[in-house]
Amino acid sequence: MVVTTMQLLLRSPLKPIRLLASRDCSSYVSRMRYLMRLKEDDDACRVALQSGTLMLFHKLAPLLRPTARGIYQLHKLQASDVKGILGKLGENEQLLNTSVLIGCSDSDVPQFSLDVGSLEQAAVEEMCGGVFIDLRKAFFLLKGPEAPLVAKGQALLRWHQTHAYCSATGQPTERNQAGSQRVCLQNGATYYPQMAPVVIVLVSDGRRCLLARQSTFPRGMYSALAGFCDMGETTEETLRREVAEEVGLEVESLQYSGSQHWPFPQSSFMVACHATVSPDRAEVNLNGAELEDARWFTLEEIEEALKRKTPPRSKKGEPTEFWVPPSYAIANKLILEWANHTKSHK
Ligand SMILES: NC(=O)c1ccc[n+]([C@@H]2O[C@H](COP(=O)([O-])OP(=O)(O)OC[C@H]3O[C@@H](n4cnc5c(N)ncnc54)[C@H](O)[C@@H]3O)[C@@H](O)[C@H]2O)c1
Ligand SMILES: [Mg+2]
Repeated sequence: MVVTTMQLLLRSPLKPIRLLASRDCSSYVSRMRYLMRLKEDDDACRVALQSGTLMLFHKLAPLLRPTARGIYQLHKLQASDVKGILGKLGENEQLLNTSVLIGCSDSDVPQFSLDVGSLEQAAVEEMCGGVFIDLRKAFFLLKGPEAPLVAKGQALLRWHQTHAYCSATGQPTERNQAGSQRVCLQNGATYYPQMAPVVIVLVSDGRRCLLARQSTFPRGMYSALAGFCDMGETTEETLRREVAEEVGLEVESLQYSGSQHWPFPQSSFMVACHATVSPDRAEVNLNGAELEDARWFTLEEIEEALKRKTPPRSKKGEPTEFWVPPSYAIANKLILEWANHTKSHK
């Protein structure tokens, strides 16, 4: 059947998305109100910084701590520890005030991140017993809520490092203590951290799913199709256009799955969906300018790839086994959902 009009169906539009309720709802509300106050009140935020925990970054690489062979955790420090390090390395204590507020733990401890890129990396690592690791690699090492925390911490630090000047006047901007905004010293314009909306979609023909790779991806890694929203587009329009542009297919239905903040290239807001194409109109017509390859994968191939928790190693010259993004990436969630759904309908 030729689809002449937009026939994108959002299935089960009224199906509720369950949120993980905190054990005590009122503590969640009070935490959120507390964070709100810290964003508005510089003095309160400076006080919170003294009793909070700090994640350190060095030139945007997070500090992790090896806990056992191959297992890493985010290294969290106290303000007093950081002051000690700054003092020993001859850095002004004021560097601490360039920390940005990231959140608040379940036990009501405010969390900050700080980039110590002006200090010698090896010296900080030695003093902390940790190691600064590239963020993409860190995503393979961190488990649970630590990956989104470190992503948020890095993204906010990056935003400050690249928004020191007003784009209208060219004059310096000044941040508030929490780091939730910057204001132009000349015209008073307020800037807030931004994310670029991206739609990510796992296309299926009912039996197989479509994954693609860009030439810049690590060898052997395939992911779901993704693309930035154009100005004025809806999620459905971006999804339909990106699939058409990148692989020459027309999707027939879509279903929302979830969303995530992704710190690359400069903070994206990923909206993740499943979509279907008709099995008799599933021939890929690759846009070689954007993608190196796009292929249909069977359930068996996907199940094998999902078992690999770290990128497979291959000898030089040998083809690398097919693998998928780490569990924190929403592409992984889409692939896992598709595999579970397809298996249960076999
Ligand atoms: N979290 C995940 O699971 C996951 C998986 C796949 C891709 N992604 C992310 O999705 C993002 C978009 O995917 P893509 O690269 O295929 O997009 P894309 O297909 O839209 O192609 C990228 C190109 O779009 C243009 N572009 C338009 N608006 C842009 C903007 N705001 N920022 C940067 N470039 C812009 C640029 O020319 C760029 O080269 C990437 O940043 C990637 O890291 C995340
Ligand atoms: Mg793309």
